[in-house]
Amino acid sequence: MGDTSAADAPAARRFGRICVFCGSNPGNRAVFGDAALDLGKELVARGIDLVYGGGSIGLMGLIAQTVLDGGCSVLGVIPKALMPLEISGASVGEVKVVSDMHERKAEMARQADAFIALPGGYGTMEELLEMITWSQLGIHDKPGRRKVLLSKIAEI
Ligand SMILES: C/C(=C\CNc1ncnc2c1ncn2[C@@H]1O[C@H](COP(=O)(O)O)[C@@H](O)[C@H]1O)CO
Repeated sequence: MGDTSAADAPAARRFGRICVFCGSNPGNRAVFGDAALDLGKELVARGIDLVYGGGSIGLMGLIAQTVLDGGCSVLGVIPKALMPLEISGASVGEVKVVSDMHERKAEMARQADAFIALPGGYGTMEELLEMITWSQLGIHDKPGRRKVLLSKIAEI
């Protein structure tokens, strides 16, 4: 994955916007931040926009800033009550404020064509598992269920 910009993206895209779940902390190993940076650059290289939890901190902030800096659009979805906890300083990209955690996940799922989870804590695991179970129940048919790498997710 090299340095690329949205201008290099192919015209036909299978996924217009991907939802990324990841930690609200940076984690205790550089590899977690590296993964967020790499994924952000890969989305940009493919011209794929991002929907995420709306925070400016931790891995969430890192991937959002990378995608925005690369020229793709970033939509953050965050409950009002979490804004003081997860947005430090300026927000990244467009922020949609919702009323609660359930509405946040529903809106993220509505806006996304597929889901990816990066390393994270309990919140990331909860979000990922909910999307997997929604897929199992047929609430959505978006990719993510069979291509999810769970290893290392609980390490930070
Ligand atoms: C549905 C409710 C609580 C269940 N817990 C969570 N549900 C959804 N999202 C959550 C929950 N707890 C934290 N989060 C968010 O995950 C993101 C990453 O968190 P991590 O712990 O650093 O991995 C972060 O944006 C959290 O807000 C309430 O009724």
